[in-house]
Parts: sequence; C-alpha cells; structure tokens
Amino acid sequence: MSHHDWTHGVYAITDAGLLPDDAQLFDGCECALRGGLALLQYRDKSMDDVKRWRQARTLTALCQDYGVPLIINDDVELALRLRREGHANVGLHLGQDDGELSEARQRLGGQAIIGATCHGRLELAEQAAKAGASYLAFGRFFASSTKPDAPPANLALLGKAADFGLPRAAIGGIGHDNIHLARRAGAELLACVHAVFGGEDIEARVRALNRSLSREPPLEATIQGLSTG
Ligand SMILES: Cc1ncc(COP(=O)(O)OP(=O)(O)O)c(N)n1
Ligand SMILES: Cc1nc(C(=O)O)sc1CCOP(=O)(O)O
Ligand SMILES: [Mg+2]
Repeated sequence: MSHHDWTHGVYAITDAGLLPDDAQLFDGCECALRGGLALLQYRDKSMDDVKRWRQARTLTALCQDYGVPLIINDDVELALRLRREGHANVGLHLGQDDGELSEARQRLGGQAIIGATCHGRLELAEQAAKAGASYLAFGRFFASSTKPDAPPANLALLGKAADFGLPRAAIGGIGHDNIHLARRAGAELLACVHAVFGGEDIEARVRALNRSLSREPPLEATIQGLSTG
C-alpha cells in the first residue's frame, strides 16, 4: 500500500443502477482498477446489509490486490467491521447527514482515510478539516445524471480551499470533456460515477480520464512556475 498515492487521480464511485449484480460490480471495479484509480468508493443506498457486507468485503480484497484504498460511503459500522477484520485499506466517506466525523475518526483510528462532503461551502470544509477529515469533497460542479439535485458549486471554490492543506475532491458530472477544468481549478481527486461506470470498456474510460489529467497541471502550479522561472 505504501507506494500508492491516493491523494491524486481518478476517484471512481460505484452505482447500484449501473452495476446491478455482484458479477457486474466486481468485474466493473476490476476494470476500473486496471485503468488506474487513486481511490474506489463503494456507494450502495440499499438497506440490504447482507448484500452490502458481501460486496464490500469482496471489493476490499480486490482493492488490496491493486494497492488502492476502498472508501465506504455513509456507513461507519461497515467500514469499522472491515477494518476490524484486518483490512487497513478501508476508509469512509461522510456527507453532512451521515454522522459526526470526529466520532468516526475516533472509532476508525488516525490512519483511516475519511472524506467529507462540503458541497460549495468553505465553512463546512473548515469544520471537516478540524474534525479530522483526510480529504474534502466539493460539488456538484456540472450536471449530474447520478445525482441531479445535488446543490451546485462554483469551480472557483477549489482554489479557495487550498489553504486547508488537504486533498480536494471534485464531484458532480465530472467526465472526459470537463475533468481538465476541475483539475485546473485545483482538485487533486476527480470523483466520477457515470464517466467511469456508465458505458462499455470501463478500463479504457479510466485510462482516458487519466490521460486528460496528466496533460493538465493545476492553475496554482502554472502560476508558481511563471513567477519562479
Ligand atoms: C467523493 C464524494 N463526494 C461527495 C459525495 C456525496 O456524499 P453525500 O453528500 O453524503 O451524498 P451520498 O453520496 O451519500 O448520496 C460522495 N459520496 N463522495
Ligand atoms: C454522489 C454525488 N454527490 C454529489 C455532490 O455534489 O455531493 S454529485 C454525486 C454524483 C456523482 O455522479 P456523476 O459523476 O455520475 O455525476
Ligand atoms: Mg452520504
């Protein structure tokens, strides 16, 4: 795990509509991992605890093979159960209504990756940073078919969030045609559902996103380069 830099790159998030059974979920995630992910998030809104445990456990092992952390959406108990089984690569993502981040930090320990949804609001980012977040997620930046009603945010926010000193994740409608804009605005992590899992050849889709990212330095680095040299 130590060689893997989870702080930069494509952050794929699963979707039970696009990956409706175990075979499609596991195969889709393996293809995405082959394409090169910084992080993978297991996002399943069902109440089926048996399914969620089975799927999360298999994804944890799959991610371990690729040296990539698996982030559990919403569910601190599930993340805790996996970590207690010895899976140190398991982290958690919490939204504003998903429980106290400081409590999750205490329960999961100092090493676990814990992300926080901050929408378009710097004061939420400040609170999350103080409560022990590992990364801050902002969005929705573009129209999203996965979550059309997520509150909109402006890309300029990403530059303002640099001062927290934590990786910034951009989410919401991120795809091949706009990923460079979010990167350029300062996001280190580019979180995508549809752009990764919403079509054929998932590995090629992730590779294409990574190619777009590698061509695009963040604006902060460009400005620094201009002023130093
Ligand atoms: C990386 C990332 N950013 C934001 C979210 C959204 O979290 P939340 O606001 O809790 O909404 P749901 O995903 O639970 O519907 C996320 N999951 N991941
Ligand atoms: C899960 C989620 N949260 C969002 C937020 O703004 O907080 S947008 C979103 C959906 C992201 O899916 P897609 O890449 O298909 O647009
Ligand atoms: Mg949530």
